[in-house]
Amino acid sequence: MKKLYNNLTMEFNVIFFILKLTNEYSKAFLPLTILLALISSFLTIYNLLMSRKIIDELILGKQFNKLLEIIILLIGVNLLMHIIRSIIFRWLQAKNQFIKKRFNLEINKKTMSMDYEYVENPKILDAKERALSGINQSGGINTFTNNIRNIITCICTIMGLLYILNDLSIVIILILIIMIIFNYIAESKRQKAEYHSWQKNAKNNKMFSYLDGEVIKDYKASKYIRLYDSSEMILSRYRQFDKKSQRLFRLISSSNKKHYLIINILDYSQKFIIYFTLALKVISEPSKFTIGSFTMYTSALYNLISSITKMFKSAVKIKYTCKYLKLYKEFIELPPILCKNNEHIPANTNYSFEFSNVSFAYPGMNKLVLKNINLKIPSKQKLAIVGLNGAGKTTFIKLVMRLYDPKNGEILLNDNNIKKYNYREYQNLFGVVFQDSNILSFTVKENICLENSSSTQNDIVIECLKNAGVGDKIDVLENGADTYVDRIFDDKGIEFSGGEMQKIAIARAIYKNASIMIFDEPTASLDPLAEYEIFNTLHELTYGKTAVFISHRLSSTRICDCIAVFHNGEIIQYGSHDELMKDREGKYYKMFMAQAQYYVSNDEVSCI
Ligand SMILES: Nc1ncnc2c1ncn2[C@@H]1O[C@H](COP(=O)(O)OP(=O)(O)OP(=O)(O)O)[C@@H](O)[C@H]1O
Repeated sequence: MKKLYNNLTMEFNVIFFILKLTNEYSKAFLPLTILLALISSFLTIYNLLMSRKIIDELILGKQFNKLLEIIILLIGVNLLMHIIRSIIFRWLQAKNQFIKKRFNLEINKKTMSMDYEYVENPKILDAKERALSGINQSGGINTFTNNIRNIITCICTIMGLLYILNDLSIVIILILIIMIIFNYIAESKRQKAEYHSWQKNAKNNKMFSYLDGEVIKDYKASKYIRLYDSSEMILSRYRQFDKKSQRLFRLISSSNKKHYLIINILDYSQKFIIYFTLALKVISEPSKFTIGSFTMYTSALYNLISSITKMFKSAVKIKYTCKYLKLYKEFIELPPILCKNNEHIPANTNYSFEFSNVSFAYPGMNKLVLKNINLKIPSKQKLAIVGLNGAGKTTFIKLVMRLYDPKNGEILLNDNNIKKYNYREYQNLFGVVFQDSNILSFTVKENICLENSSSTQNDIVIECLKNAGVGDKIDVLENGADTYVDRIFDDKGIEFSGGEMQKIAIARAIYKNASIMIFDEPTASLDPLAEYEIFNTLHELTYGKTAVFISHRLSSTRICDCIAVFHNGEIIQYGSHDELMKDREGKYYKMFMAQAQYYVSNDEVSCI
């Protein structure tokens, strides 16, 4: 009983949530849905009453003028109602598509705004896929709104029909209701089986959308596909998952067949009962039950059954659509993980950080990726972080930028815990360049400012591009900074090299003119000369700013005031380049020498 109550509460919450959003997206949608439902049920009742009138007039009254009057009225009202109904219906159908798009957009908005921790959580990404399927595929938002309309139509029609049938035996009504309940159970089972099959198919759909979207449609991957001759391997994945999907659809179809058979048997039994009982009535009480009444009652009972059945079916559909839409609601309502306060960051250009006993493990993992980190980054210091792969360097800067909060310990900005500051303001302090430049297929200018370009000043963008070392390349382009990256949206778009993309990403950080600069292997795809130039540029650009550099090229640490050597999530060495080089047994010395060997002779190395 409690489970039933919980389920009902959940379903009503979902229905209310979806209706509320629908109403936000279109104020006229729900009122017009109700109007359409009212027109449909009015027509059913009206036609029933008129059919009795016509038949009785034909058999008993036999007055041509009166008959003509009734027929003209019947056709006139039907014509008018049909015109209004089809106008509303077409409008609702078009609006349905628009509303579906808005629901999709809401998922995209949530994906871009939810805490970063969710973005790196495969379970949440899976939930997002299921939420998307929930509004677009099985069930779906359109099915939901259509069924809501069906239910309103059915309720209004049932009320009208019960009024017409009020002097008919209650026993017939009861028998019919029992049959309708069986019908409901059969339909319920069918829907349940379909829902479970759909759940099983979610993994296949995920693989299809991955193959379609990220492997095949992303034309950057096509280089690998050609050069490694991997199309057969990808197609075999397609076939493998296609087979699984087909097997599932066959299962759904065969289980549907059984259920539809039961539903049909019940339908025809109901029809038999109606005709048989009413025929008996006409024979036994001919004065009360005219032929017109017989026709009207038959149609009314038949309509009553179909309306109640349709109402149950729609209720069942809504019940299961709610399961899909619940996934949508859950995704949209994912609560924030990080505690976000609202204190303003005092206007300042001197920002110092302190990590105090900070430990961190990724959510769901036991292993600490950072262990008891104690580190001060004084204002305007340039700190280099070095270490082997997986040492925890990127994780460290994720904590600095508050993409995650520490598990233990605290991070202080000018002696205050960073958690107390307004989150947006806090993140605005940083200009960042990551290893993956993430240049979008927009114009160069849009990539630099990442805002609507109308408010962007062209000369500032050009200046930033020049400072990042890619100004010459942009200067010679016909459309300058308005040139598209890639040719997906514009034939005149430009395919930049990996290094050039990285320079554009650096220009993006320069444009932001943030107080604290973070560079996570910013020169990973640059040639040695470009790297040298960029480090000189970054040296100048970060003058008077607090900056953190992560780089595997240890020569770059020379532009930094201090170096922290990370190893297995701990800081094992800290000091300036010269200080660390003095410790010949230290990790830093060994890493530096290992790299230097490739560039200078052994004699020169020993002089460093
Ligand atoms: N989102 C994540 N979820 C779980 N574990 C993660 C996640 N990101 C990183 N890790 C793990 O945390 C550890 C530290 O990763 P991190 O990226 O901080 O290392 P790094 O020093 O920057 O390495 P690299 O030099 O290769 O970039 C690694 O063992 C990595 O597998």
